[in-house]
Amino acid sequence: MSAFPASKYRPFPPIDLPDRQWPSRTQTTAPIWCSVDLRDGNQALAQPMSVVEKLEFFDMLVRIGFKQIEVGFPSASQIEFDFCRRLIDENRIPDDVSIQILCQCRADLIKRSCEAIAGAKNVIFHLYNSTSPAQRNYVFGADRPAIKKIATDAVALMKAETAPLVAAGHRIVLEYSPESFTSTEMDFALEICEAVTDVWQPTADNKVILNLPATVEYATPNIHADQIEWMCRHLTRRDLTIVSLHTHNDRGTGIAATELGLLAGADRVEGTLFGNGERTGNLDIVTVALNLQTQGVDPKLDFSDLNEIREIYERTTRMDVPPRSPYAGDLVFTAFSGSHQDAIKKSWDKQIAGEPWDVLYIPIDPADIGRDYKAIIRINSQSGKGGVAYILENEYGFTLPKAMHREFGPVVNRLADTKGTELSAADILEAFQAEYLDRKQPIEVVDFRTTEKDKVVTCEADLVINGTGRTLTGQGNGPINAFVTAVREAELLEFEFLNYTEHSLGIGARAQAVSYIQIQPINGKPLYGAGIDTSIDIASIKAVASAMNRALLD
Ligand SMILES: CC(=O)SCCNC(=O)CCNC(=O)[C@H](O)C(C)(C)COP(=O)(O)OP(=O)(O)OC[C@H]1O[C@@H](n2cnc3c(N)ncnc32)[C@H](O)[C@@H]1OP(=O)(O)O
Ligand SMILES: CC(C)C(=O)C(=O)O
Repeated sequence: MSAFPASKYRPFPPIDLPDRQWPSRTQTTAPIWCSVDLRDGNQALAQPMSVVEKLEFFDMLVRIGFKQIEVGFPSASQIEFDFCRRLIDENRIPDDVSIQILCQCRADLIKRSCEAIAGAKNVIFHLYNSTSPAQRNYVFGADRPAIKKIATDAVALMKAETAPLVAAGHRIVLEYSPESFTSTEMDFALEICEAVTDVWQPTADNKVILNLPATVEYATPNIHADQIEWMCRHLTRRDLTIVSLHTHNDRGTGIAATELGLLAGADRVEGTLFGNGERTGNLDIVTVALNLQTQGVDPKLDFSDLNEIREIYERTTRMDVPPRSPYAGDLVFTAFSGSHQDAIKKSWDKQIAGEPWDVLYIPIDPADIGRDYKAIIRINSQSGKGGVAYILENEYGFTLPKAMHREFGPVVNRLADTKGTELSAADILEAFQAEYLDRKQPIEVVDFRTTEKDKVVTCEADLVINGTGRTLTGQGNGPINAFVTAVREAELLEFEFLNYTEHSLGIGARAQAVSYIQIQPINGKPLYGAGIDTSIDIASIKAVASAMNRALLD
């Protein structure tokens, strides 16, 4: 029996919605996004952002494409007030962007908020009060009618106080949040939202935003979806209402809850970049938006330079993006394990420009979000030959023949086991050089010359064998064949010649050739050698010598 006292907790009651529709729906458009980084995210920071940091963050949110940005709680502190004023007074808010401010349903705070927003063209005035039974009981000591009155009085006051702004041509939108909505009885959540809407009197041109927060996430995402669908079906002025989601992540399913809430009928999503926010955080908008993109839906937010966004976020919030955070984490485009590396390399090689993305294990093209291909495969003791070949090819231009992957992969595995750490690309190159290119014992090629007569090639190879200089001669139908004859006749090693490939390394006058040669020593297993030279012939001769050296010494 578990020592964990499960009986201390209650299961979350299901919602009575047997004909729920959301499970069979598909998301085909982006929601309206609202960033709450500068308010909900900021209020969760040990060191809230300074005005200068908030300004930089705001500008970044605008660049990303947010059209609704909650800029703070201006009645809460001077710094919040000043920030709001600077945005307005310094004309920093683009015409197509609405700033949103949060305010409790309290008269003094509403009046102070009106001072903060004066002069702004487009404002979402966000009022909230908490509605769940526990909040009513513990925090407010008030019954349902009293809680409803707090909300309706506040909306009436806000309407009256902002009337002069509206008359002056400014647009004021009401957002109302029954805070702790998901812990509130559905009938009461509906009642208070209807009452607020009655006071506000939305129009087709100025809809009311009803934000239905999962202030604390207590239930599974399907229950959240049921709650949202229930509300969407019961609101009498659904056509004049923008239903908004605001999930937190206490159970680690805030993203799933939002995605299902959208299927359930919501129009709008509040969240933060990388999920910063109270406790386990707000909804991570980066993830939801890029999840949409990977389904072929334009998210209408631009995360094409996610590295820069992450840099500004980390610097201004003093928070970290964990290495496995979706899309942005350091390790999410990296594979260490062999079979993954193998599949990534094979599927990447088959990718055709302009065709749908189909690379295994990588659901989004890293280039689409400004991330680097080169970090995709990293090597440790879990890695396989495919990953090693990928590094040699992508970092250094060596396209090893397939059968050579099987030979060199284990060499790198042994090295990784011995070192016990991740291997860098340079470590792998060094191992490749030591295993193949730099082998000079017992045979070192010093020079190689050929002449040709009647299609017969005669070679002279100046070698150093076990420290002693020798010149071997041989004949064949080509330089390699002539050299193989020469070394066979010198009885250095008995072997069959199996395979030969070569390609150029680099471009232009300084290009070199690399040659890979596979031999089969009599009484031994097939093995490769490799050689590099500006002359393709000498590269091949070096490759034969490299293979022989491996056979003679291993
Ligand atoms: C889920 C969320 O994220 S909600 C947003 C939370 N964010 C913040 O609170 C950050 C900014 N807030 C603050 O700086 C402060 O709370 C202030 C300045 C707004 C108000 O400060 P204070 O009045 O000193 O304190 P506090 O917020 O604790 O007020 C609590 C009182 O307000 C009442 N209250 C709390 N929320 C609300 C609300 N939304 N509407 C009306 N009254 C409310 C409480 O019942 C309590 O009343 P009581 O004094 O009669 O018991
Ligand atoms: C004010 C509301 C929307 C809130 O932040 C929450 O419920 O988490």
